[in-house]
Amino acid sequence: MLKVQNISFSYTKNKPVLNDFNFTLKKGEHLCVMGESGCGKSTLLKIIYGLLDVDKGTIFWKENEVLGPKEHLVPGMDFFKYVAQDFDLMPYISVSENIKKHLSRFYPEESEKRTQELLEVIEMKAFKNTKVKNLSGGQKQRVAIARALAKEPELLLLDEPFGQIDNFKKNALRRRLFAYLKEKNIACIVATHDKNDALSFADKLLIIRNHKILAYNSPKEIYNSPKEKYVAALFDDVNEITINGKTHLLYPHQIKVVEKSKEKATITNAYFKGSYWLIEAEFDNQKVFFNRKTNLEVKTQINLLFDVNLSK
Ligand SMILES: Nc1ncnc2c1ncn2[C@@H]1O[C@H](COP(=O)(O)OP(=O)(O)OP(=O)(O)O)[C@@H](O)[C@H]1O
Repeated sequence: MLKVQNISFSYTKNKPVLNDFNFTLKKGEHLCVMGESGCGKSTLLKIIYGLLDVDKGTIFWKENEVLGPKEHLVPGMDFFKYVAQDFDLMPYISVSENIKKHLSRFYPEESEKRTQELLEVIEMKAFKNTKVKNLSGGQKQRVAIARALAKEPELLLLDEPFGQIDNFKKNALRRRLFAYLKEKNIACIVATHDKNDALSFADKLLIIRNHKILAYNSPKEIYNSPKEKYVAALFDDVNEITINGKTHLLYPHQIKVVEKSKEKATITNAYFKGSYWLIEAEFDNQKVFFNRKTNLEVKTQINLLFDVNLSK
């Protein structure tokens, strides 16, 4: 459905931001774009929406070519919706009115029903008559998502969609929103720093590094076989450690404290994480991080077991 072919883009000459990007997205499919700050996630979303002119390459949605502002006077494609980081809502009208602005005036009943449905998705029923200027940043973000969904788009582009929303609300909203998109078969591309957006909800992940696509695969495949530390570090406090002359990438849950082993380590720090502790230790002049149910005192000597079978 979406076909991104050989896309290259730069804001200034000879300084590429995206170099030769190729990928596809099917109807209803959900893609997460990840990578370090400044790698070009937002830029990619803007290009797909048609806000920027590419240097090279083409983008098609079905048989329609996505054109940039040079060739398309009103920027943005009709069948896409884009929620930017600086969502521009109308501050002096209510939450409901902001959503309704994007629905047909000719079918008031249908429009009211749809507004109610979307207020439920974003858990903002209680604020339906509140003026947007009186909302918090996170609440505005949720209204911006509902507004983008008002006229069911075929593809929704979300830039850090839950960045301003607290954890409690975020988890519930995520489950509700992504289930809603699947139910309506709306394709979605999310630019995010948050592994929780990616691991549980994306069909595919696309990881950008040094202006290129470094990985493009299912979340499970990318998480379990990260090509390099950069990729694994997007998900957890990954360890890159040399054991018997061989370097391994290991997530903290792949290192265990055991009664006996040849791998001796000394505890150097411990961080309370709620349901577990993240323990820092020194092993063979290297820093290692692992998870443990209970705390360990600094300077304690321990024996470690590295579950290298799980890593490459
Ligand atoms: N309008 C612009 N003009 C020139 N350079 C820009 C412009 N917008 C972004 N850039 C640069 O392009 C690169 C990619 O920026 P982009 O905002 O796409 O990154 P990002 O991955 O979304 O970052 P973040 O995760 O911090 O939001 C950065 O180096 C940024 O400084």
